[in-house]
Amino acid sequence: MTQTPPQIVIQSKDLDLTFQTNDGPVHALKGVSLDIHQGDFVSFIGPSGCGKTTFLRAMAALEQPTGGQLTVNGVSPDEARQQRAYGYVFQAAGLYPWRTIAGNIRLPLEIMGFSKSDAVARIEKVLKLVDLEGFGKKFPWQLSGGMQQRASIARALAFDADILLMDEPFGALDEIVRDHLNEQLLALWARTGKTIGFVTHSIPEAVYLSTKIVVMSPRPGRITDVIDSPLPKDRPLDIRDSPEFIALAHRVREGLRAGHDQ
Ligand SMILES: Nc1ncnc2c1ncn2[C@@H]1O[C@H](COP(=O)(O)OP(=O)(O)OP(=O)(O)O)[C@@H](O)[C@H]1O
Repeated sequence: MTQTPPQIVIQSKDLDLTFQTNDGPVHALKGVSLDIHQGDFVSFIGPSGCGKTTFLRAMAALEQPTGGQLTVNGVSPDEARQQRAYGYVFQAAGLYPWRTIAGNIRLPLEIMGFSKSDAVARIEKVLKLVDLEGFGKKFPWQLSGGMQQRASIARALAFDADILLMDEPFGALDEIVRDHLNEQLLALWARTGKTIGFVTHSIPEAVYLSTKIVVMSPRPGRITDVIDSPLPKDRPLDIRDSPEFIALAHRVREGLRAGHDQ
């Protein structure tokens, strides 16, 4: 029996994005081509300024490419946003301090016009998904940093988009909390089958989480390596001690080094 390959959900072809600044043009992305398939967990890794955030923001229609093509579910990022194709998780949790956790998660649902009863059911469901059951009535300041970041993931999950775009969501957290959230995110991904785009500076995080690791390099921002992970989908944290994991981390490090030397 032949298996149909998973559908391409994000396709970038020869993408350019140049910012015009007072100091001249900044080539944040140059000739970036990449296919992301349904159910992929794709990490973007590279030194500061290599265009990771810009690429993710272009997918979410928050930046306008200056050349090439970018489609999400076969349509423009703008149309995909209108179709609620993706949820976006920012670097900082970005919760409104005057709203409860449930109130924060409700906000996009209110904007999108979900009924009150539907919103209540969705809030309960996503709080459970990120392990924050019973915390809906708390305010952000009553939660730890890791819990706040989970609440912001819950907010991005609330309207059940198939794609989750996450810009360095765990960068500000200590390593133990980060490990725990990495494990939870993998479990959530396995449970929901979502397609995830994930920006990180951490090699172990990229290798632990991803089915595909995209190594980028700056000036101009471009892709220097795309690594399809041979690791199984089921990954306990101690997989990080395995020879396969270490070899993969080594390849990513070499890719980053090569980008630096150019
Ligand atoms: N709005 C903007 N106007 C001008 N230049 C910008 C703008 N946004 C980003 N840039 C520039 O584009 C380049 C890519 O930035 P980007 O934030 O995408 O990199 P990054 O890889 O995500 O970096 P970091 O890891 O530090 O977040 C950088 O040189 C940055 O200074």
